[in-house]
Amino acid sequence: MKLSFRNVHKRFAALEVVAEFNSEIESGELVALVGPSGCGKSTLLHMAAGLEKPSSGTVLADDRPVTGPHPERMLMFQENALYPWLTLSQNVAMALELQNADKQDALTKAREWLEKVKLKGFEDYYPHQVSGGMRQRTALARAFVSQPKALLLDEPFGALDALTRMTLQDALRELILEARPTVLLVTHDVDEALFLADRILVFSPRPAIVLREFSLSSHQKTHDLSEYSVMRRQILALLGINAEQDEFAKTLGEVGI
Ligand SMILES: Nc1ncnc2c1ncn2[C@@H]1O[C@H](COP(=O)(O)OP(=O)(O)OP(=O)(O)O)[C@@H](O)[C@H]1O
Repeated sequence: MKLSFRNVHKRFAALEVVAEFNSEIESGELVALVGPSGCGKSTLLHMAAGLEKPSSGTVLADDRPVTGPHPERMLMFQENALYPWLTLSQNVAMALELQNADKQDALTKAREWLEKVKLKGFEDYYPHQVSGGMRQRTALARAFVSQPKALLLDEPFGALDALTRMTLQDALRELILEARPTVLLVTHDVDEALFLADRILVFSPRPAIVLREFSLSSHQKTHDLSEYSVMRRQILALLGINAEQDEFAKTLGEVGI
């Protein structure tokens, strides 16, 4: 699914959030939105999801105006928001049942997608019986099970520790390679953007404008992102972050300080 933002402008009362946004997200492309907190990234996702309307301009999905939410455009948040009273497979199946799928077929598909995110054997566990990473794997399975044409991911792994986040990024990449949805990814993690994205848009503080766009080669990436070190520094500089300080903060995070 192609997503198009044409002269999109958004304000909430007196608050100008998006100044002017123009972008074409091609079918099957993964575009990461990176920018300071509160600049309007989630608002852009919400407009693509049909949860918010632009104040002016248009958002198109396959050249048709987005007028409201649709299961073809699936939004996934940082908080996995699984239903605590349902098992992992019932949680995943729910996405299909909401689209009137047969209950038994939905459960069968749910189990298949749980296997793809390496949760075979945990299908009948409840969310509180598994780790945060496993809950977020379940949320990924739930996002993919109905095979949406566009996935709108809002800091999907923001609440996870660095190591778990990387394993989830691997899982997401595998699912994307298999299902090939169009993906808009909001993230604060520049390395996550470098690892997953075909293109990175770096935004200014609110009201959001695109400061610079980076295109990445689409060959198989690893978490060793040294070949992107120049791009990484440029992105951090645009965000006003000193690369050395960021390395220091990451090291502290990794040793759990
Ligand atoms: N429904 C709403 N009503 C009023 N103001 C809103 C609404 N949604 C977002 N805002 C405001 O718009 C601004 C941008 O919010 P948004 O969540 O899009 O930023 P963000 O870049 O995603 O931030 P973060 O990275 O911290 O999640 C914020 O000041 C927020 O308070």
